[in-house]
Amino acid sequence: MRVGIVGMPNAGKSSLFNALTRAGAEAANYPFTTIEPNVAVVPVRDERLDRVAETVGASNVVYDTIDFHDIAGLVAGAHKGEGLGNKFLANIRETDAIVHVVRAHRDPNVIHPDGEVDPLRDIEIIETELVMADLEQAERRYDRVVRAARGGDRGAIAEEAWLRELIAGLQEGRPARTVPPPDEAPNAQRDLGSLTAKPVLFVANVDEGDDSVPPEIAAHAEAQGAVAVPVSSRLEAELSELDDEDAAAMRADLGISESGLDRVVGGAFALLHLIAFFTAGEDKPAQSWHLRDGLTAWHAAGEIHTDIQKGFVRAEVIGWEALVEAGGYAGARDRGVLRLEGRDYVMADGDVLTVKFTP
Ligand SMILES: Nc1ncnc2c1ncn2[C@@H]1O[C@H](COP(=O)(O)OP(=O)(O)OP(=O)(O)O)[C@@H](O)[C@H]1O
Ligand SMILES: [Mg+2]
Repeated sequence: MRVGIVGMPNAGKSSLFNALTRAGAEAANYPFTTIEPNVAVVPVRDERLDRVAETVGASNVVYDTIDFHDIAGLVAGAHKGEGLGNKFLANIRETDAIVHVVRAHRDPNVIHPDGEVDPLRDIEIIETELVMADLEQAERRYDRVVRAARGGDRGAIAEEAWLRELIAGLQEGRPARTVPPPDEAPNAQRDLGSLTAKPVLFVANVDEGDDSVPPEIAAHAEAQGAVAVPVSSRLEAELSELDDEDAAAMRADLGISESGLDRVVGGAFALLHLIAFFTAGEDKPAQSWHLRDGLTAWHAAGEIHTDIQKGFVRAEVIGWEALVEAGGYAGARDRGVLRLEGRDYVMADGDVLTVKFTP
């Protein structure tokens, strides 16, 4: 899963990114060799996996990760190439979701590109840039699709009509997510890489010790069906340099309930309606994976490896708790709680999966 961090210049994106990077780097058992400088790979910790790993005698624990992409500040006109606009906008086209960092802190030592702190104006500038970038992209695509539609291609005809509706919506400033693609061209939105179709998590970058989202940001997020979380980017960057105990003590002193990073990771995660499943065996790595809610054992196999999906024969499935209670696979088999499922089995959150496949 990939998440792009966007926001105004100086909004606090890189501070947040640095905190996330260190959180990732701390999980030392990760075999990452080269990571691009602007990509933070952050493990999604899950205690259920720890319990499963212990139960089956796994060799180690490997959490699934989220990639956060730090993107330089967007300024008005970015879609026309102001600043380094186009390049950064292209970067976020590839992501699954967007974290929008909004300056809400009032530290006078930090320069605001527009002179004064005004979260709603800032949000609007960024949202306008994203909408304009989508509009240009949609218009370019439209010219191509029109030609295909003239040739009588049914998908292209449906896409052309959709693009016209989309373009009209974008021209009125409405995000692409409000114009869902037609059944005949279900991938049109994804193919277009619409920035404003991606789910958004607002991060209110608040003053140190502040633990709430300013009401105007909360209201804006709510009106979009989005979520907003309060984080002090600078504080998180500082805390990430301390060890866990010191960081917890400092949080307690400041009256901050939860790690801001957990809020961001958890919040980004919740955007995509994913469920977790696990694979684990004796002397093998225990791993967590994620899958869109409602997908099947066959899709889950594909997350693990395309070869495993191709050769799918059947799956052995058990809820993580049942496996822990039974003391392992042998116990689970004895109790009859290890189920055999076919490829159409709909995965449940917390399932432990073993795919039987022909290589
Ligand atoms: N909550 C905060 N309170 C006070 N200062 C902050 C806070 N968050 C970030 N800062 C400070 O604001 C400045 C800009 O932060 P940062 O570099 O993270 O912004 P940015 O969004 O990455 O900027 P750019 O768009 O230029 O890359 C830094 O000096 C940072 O320490
Ligand atoms: Mg930066």
